Amino acid sequence: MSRTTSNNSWQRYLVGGAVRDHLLGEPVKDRDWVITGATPETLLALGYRQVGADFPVFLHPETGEEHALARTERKSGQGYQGFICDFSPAITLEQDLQRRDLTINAMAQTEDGELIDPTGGREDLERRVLRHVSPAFREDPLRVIRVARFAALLAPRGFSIAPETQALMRDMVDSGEMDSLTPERVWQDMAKALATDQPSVFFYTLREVGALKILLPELDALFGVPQTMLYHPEVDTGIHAMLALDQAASLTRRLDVRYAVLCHDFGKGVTPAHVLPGHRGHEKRGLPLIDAASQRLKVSKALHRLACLTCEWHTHCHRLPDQKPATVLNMLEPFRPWQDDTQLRGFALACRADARGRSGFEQTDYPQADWALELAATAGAVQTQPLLDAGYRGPELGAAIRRERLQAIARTLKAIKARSS
Ligand SMILES: Nc1ncnc2c1ncn2[C@@H]1O[C@H](COP(=O)(O)OP(=O)(O)OP(=O)(O)O)[C@@H](O)[C@H]1O
Repeated sequence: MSRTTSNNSWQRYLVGGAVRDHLLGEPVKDRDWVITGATPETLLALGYRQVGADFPVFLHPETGEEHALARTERKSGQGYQGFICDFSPAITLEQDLQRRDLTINAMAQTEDGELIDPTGGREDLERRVLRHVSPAFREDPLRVIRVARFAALLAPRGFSIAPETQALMRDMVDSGEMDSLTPERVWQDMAKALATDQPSVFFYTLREVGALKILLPELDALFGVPQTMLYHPEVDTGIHAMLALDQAASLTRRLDVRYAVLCHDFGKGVTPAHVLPGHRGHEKRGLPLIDAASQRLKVSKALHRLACLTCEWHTHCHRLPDQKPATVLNMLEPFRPWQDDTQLRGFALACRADARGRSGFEQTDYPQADWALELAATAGAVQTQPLLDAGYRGPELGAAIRRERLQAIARTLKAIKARSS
């Protein structure tokens, strides 16, 4: 079968994730193409639009799909910086495929469906193996994170990392390569990993190769830290964090909730010895650690905020309805305006994931989530107008509203207790 797909002088091939996902029987999200035998001028003359300065990537004039000129890469410096790329029309498809990370990502397909697989990607797909393409793998430290991400993505299908790839990843970490990664690149892949069905595999993989203590030391510090057996039969705080994260993944696709669950127990990594294994005060101790991690990874303000609120208030939510009305109001205040309960629902989901992320509690009922919403609705129903009509103004008005809300919360807590006894 001919490999010529576009015209006599240049050819285009479907590459990477689209070929992999098609062979896996998965829906194909984006289609990326590689073009051989062309110059930027050829493509611009055909109406393609160039994007990106570093690598010549072009958007197809009709489909908008990304087309990249075939390229080779040679590394000339430390970390991700210092790549010298060659885009000459003489670069072959096979040369382009050789610079890719994993064999399962280094396959191409002609437009008439012929598979081009010089590195054995199809066989590795069948064997469920994530294997690096060549020793050049070590030139880009991001590949350590990418492999961990693919390990998480494909774990439900039984994929695992080839021992030689894992050894190479460990070697890259030991040589200090991870330090040169920019936060944007780390977070981009971490967010994609958090979106998988089993995100714990990503973090366990990073831990196994020594990268977790560099990328997310706040999480790494939880492993080996004991907690109370009565509430946590799994005992190890790091294992609990991973169980809770996978529970979050089974409850919701919301990235903010998954990130909040990932961070909710960071404070347990710095519990003073005399408080172990109870971790009293971990809720407050976790906040500066979440600040540090979120700033380092440059996560959005919205994600950071829900993570902090979950860290600070999750144990109070667990203890509902046995809480003082003032504590409940303090917990609910940051989630105002209560008319929009998106944030509060996110918090409630995170708390549910935390409660279920314990050995033997995976199916546990968590009525506290509904109670938190019910309590916010009652507090939010307090009307200001009658208080204004009664003559309250200024600080007195604020105090009167608070009093009414506390009374409403007290009544609701009583009703919840009566219902659930
Ligand atoms: N850092 C890298 N090192 C080597 N090859 C890479 C790297 N990043 C991307 N690639 C190659 O480019 C292709 C497209 O990358 P991309 O990040 O879009 O992932 P993908 O395989 O399409 O998966 P996804 O479905 O998650 O987007 C990959 O399949 C791989 O062949």
